[in-house]
Amino acid sequence: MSATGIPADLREALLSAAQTRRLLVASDYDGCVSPLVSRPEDAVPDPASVAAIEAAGSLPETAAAVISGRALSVLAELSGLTAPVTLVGSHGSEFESGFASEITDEHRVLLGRIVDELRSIAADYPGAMVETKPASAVIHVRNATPADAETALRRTRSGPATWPGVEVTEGKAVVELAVIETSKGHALDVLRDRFDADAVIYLGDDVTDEKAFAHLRTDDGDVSIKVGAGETTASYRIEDTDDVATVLEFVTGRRREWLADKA
Ligand SMILES: O=P(O)(O)OC[C@H]1O[C@H](O[C@H]2O[C@H](CO)[C@@H](O)[C@H](O)[C@H]2O)[C@H](O)[C@@H](O)[C@@H]1O
Repeated sequence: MSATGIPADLREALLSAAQTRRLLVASDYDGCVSPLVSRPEDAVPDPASVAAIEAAGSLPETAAAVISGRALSVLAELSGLTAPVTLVGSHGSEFESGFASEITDEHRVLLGRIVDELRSIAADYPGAMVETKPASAVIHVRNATPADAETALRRTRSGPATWPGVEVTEGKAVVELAVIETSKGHALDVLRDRFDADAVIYLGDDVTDEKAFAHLRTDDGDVSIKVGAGETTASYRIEDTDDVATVLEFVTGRRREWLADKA
């Protein structure tokens, strides 16, 4: 999609948001800034999206953020993004200043049990693997056969996912088990307040992004954009990570022009 190919209704919403006093531009990482790939450690960002996010974050009265399910340290390393762009990891619970809620010894013990159990499940299915994070663990089945993937996820859902204190997040060829509550919606609220944003634009492709969409005030100028297929409460939909770059470039460009005209 070229800039001129952005659907008229989305274009209008983006133009309006780009012309607000203080704007927050935020996006999910995997499936939005970075195309989905087989191995999580290979998820490199689209350079056009990175450039647009960095440019947005450098404009006056404009903030930019990436809110990801990744551990914050991994998100920083993979994306290469630094200040003025704000990074939030662990599905909205891990800020640069620390976790939104305390991780106790009890949480750590539970996380250890989860990791052991997920590794034991993954070991039975070639291609399945476990990703560990500070407050959660993820079983990945993208590289398992479809039958193995289904069985591994079923065992996860009926096993450790049911343990007391475990928070379950479904994702793309993954199930994630956390020991604290996570919410990208909460993260957006924090960033909106911190920056005193008048409008927020958020792009996301996964189930976890629905919590972010739910916190947007779309009747009041916020813009929620679902990337790719799947049920969503977002107001607009685009197809893929190329479209994400197009939207980010469009918003940044129009905002830059508007700020220059206003000066
Ligand atoms: O919130 P996000 O930034 O979208 O992170 C969600 C999860 O992304 C990663 O997994 C997904 O991307 C992988 C790489 O493309 C892919 O192999 C996997 O199947 C996807 O589910 C990441 O590994 C998870 O930790 C994130 O929670």
